[in-house]
Amino acid sequence: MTKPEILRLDSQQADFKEQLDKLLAWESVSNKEVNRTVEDILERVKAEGDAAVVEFTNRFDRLNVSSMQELEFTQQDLQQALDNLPEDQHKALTIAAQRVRDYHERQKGESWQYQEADGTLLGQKVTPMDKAGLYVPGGKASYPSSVLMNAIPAHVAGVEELIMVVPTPDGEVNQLVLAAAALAGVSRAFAIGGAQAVAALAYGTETIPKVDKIVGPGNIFVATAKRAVYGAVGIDMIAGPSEILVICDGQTDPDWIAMDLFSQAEHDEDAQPILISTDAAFLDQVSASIEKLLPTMERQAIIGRSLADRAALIKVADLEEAARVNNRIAPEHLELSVEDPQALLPLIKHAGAIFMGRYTAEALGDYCAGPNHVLPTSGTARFSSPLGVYDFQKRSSLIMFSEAGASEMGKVASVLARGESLTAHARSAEYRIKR
Ligand SMILES: NC(=O)c1ccc[n+]([C@@H]2O[C@H](COP(=O)([O-])OP(=O)(O)OC[C@H]3O[C@@H](n4cnc5c(N)ncnc54)[C@H](O)[C@@H]3O)[C@@H](O)[C@H]2O)c1
Ligand SMILES: N[C@H](CO)Cc1c[nH]c[nH+]1
Ligand SMILES: [Zn+2]
Repeated sequence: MTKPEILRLDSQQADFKEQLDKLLAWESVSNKEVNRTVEDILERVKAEGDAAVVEFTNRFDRLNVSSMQELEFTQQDLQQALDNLPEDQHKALTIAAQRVRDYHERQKGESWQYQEADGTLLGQKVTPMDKAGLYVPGGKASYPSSVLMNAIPAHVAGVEELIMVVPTPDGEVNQLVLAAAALAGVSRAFAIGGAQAVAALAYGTETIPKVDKIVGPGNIFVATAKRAVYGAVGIDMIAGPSEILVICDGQTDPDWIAMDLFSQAEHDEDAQPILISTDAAFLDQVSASIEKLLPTMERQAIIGRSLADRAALIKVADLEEAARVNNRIAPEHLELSVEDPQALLPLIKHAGAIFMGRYTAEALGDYCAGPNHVLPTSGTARFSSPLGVYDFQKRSSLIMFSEAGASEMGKVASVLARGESLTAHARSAEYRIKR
């Protein structure tokens, strides 16, 4: 392919803010057509159930099945895949799963209670959701790692039923995905994807159970569908096309940085790789590395499109300004490829995951560092967090008044209730005031 023209920006240029806003706009990937397609799929699945899921799966994943039953994997399929895995893959999967479990065990929220002097008890009870829907992407690549990242925190939280969906375009089933599902204790797994899978989990069909919450990453159709079904079902976040922002002081090998940018660009034409540096000559060096390395990449067509349409190389005055630009972007992944990442860290406010130091390739976080790789995209790291055990747990408040406490607080509630003209509230509280 021809060399991609990558957008070059300088924070000193007059229209820098406008150019940056344009680069980051969600609309640039989720256009009206995507929204219309997704709306249509959601409506059809809601109304027609299995039949619509089968029809869309045949159309978008190029299958030829006649019933939902043909699209369900059995527990035997999953276990067999795990049993037959080549030794190196079995070992890598097990190490990754253990590290992800160790990290997530630390996130477990616990119930608590405390008692006031008059015997009144207050607290919080933590309970897992009953059923979680796990979206595992599978359109342009296979994601066994996403099976672990979705299922392990759900398991740690204590969710009983894990319903996994994963598309199998052209009927190609990835054995590592099935093996990961067995290892992580998935309850049921279906070979469906896209907006139709999200709709099936959100509304339920004859075969697919309606879940309490849908989690997991996906392309723009998946992310748009999750956003649209929110309310009928819970969702974790918008975890759409991958993003990487690298802040570099110009001292890292430019080939390393080029490959780090490629690592996220190769997910999707819609993926967004951005490099910020204080050194204009370094941006040129990375540009040269990109030109040199791109022809060697298996997925150069996808990487090339992502670089041409969604990437930028940005020159800033200093690292403080780099941090400010990062906070405006709020990327999914941030690499601090600088001499002293700890010194820069206090200035970083928004990023899904922060990879610190020249040796910390973002790719390690994708597989086996331990923290979750399901992360907020499109600037939603301003208010969303990585997928975690907390996504599968919810909290109920506990309130148990003693006789004395009910009397004291009854007086307070009575005044406030009468201030709101809610007489039944006031009288309900007043009955319990000691005379
Ligand atoms: N943010 C995160 O945490 C994170 C993690 C891993 C992957 N990702 C992202 O997940 C995405 C995976 O994408 P993918 O495509 O490989 O798999 P996917 O499973 O997300 O999407 C494939 C499905 O999209 C649907 N689809 C494709 N083209 C369509 C069309 N024209 N109309 C209607 N539906 C259509 C099909 O149903 C297909 O089954 C990538 O964007 C990747 O960057 C994000
Ligand atoms: N980088 C992806 C999250 O955006 C996760 C992933 C899985 N496999 C490879 N990468
Ligand atoms: Zn990745």
